[in-house]
Amino acid sequence: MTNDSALSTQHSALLSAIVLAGGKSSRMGQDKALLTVQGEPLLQRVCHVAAACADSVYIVTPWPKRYQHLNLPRCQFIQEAPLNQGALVGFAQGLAQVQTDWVLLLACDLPKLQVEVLQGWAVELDNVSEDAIAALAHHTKGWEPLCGFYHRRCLPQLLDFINQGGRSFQQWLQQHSVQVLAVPDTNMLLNCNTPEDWASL
Ligand SMILES: Nc1nc2c(ncn2[C@@H]2O[C@H](COP(=O)(O)OP(=O)(O)OP(=O)(O)O)[C@@H](O)[C@H]2O)c(=O)[nH]1
Ligand SMILES: [Mg+2]
Repeated sequence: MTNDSALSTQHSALLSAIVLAGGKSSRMGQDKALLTVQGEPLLQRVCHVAAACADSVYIVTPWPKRYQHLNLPRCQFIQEAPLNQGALVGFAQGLAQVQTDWVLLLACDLPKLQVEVLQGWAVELDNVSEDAIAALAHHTKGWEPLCGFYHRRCLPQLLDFINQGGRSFQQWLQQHSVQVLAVPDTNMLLNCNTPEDWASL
């Protein structure tokens, strides 16, 4: 699934990626980032997809040492503090480091990502209207916040929302304009949250 030739695509220089590897993994009962899928730890798998789509990849995690042994070319860790503030706060800490206009945000528990779909979405970013802060897939329950794109201009609003106690992506996104991305294969968004999800792979 690694595709280094994609590095030469015209959009790679304009895109960063953030991979979130924190949280409690309470439903799984063990750190999801290190679960192996087809012999490869999930975090490594997701980071290879991220690196095939973006020029720089930031892994936001409270425990970088835990992942030091993984093969993570062109990825850099952002040590998160304080612990366990949730995905929205982890994202904000990563976004503060991003230098590109757009960033691809990925959870580490997405075993079925498709590089071609993400690259196709990245091409569409040129056409997103200037008032939109993000481009995301949508489903019946709301946005799919952890597999999509955010514009760097959302950082001040995001920090305001967090400083007022907000921790929910859905609530934050409701307050802003977001471009809808079409999902050709919803399987791609499969979240590996439970031992049953993992076994089904
Ligand atoms: N860096 C960082 N990532 C987080 C944090 N909380 C959740 N995540 C990441 O966000 C993504 C989605 O997490 P969830 O599956 O909703 O939750 P979880 O806490 O990992 O697991 P559960 O305890 O089972 O809900 C995963 O990639 C997690 O690693 C956090 O506080 N910091
Ligand atoms: Mg999940």
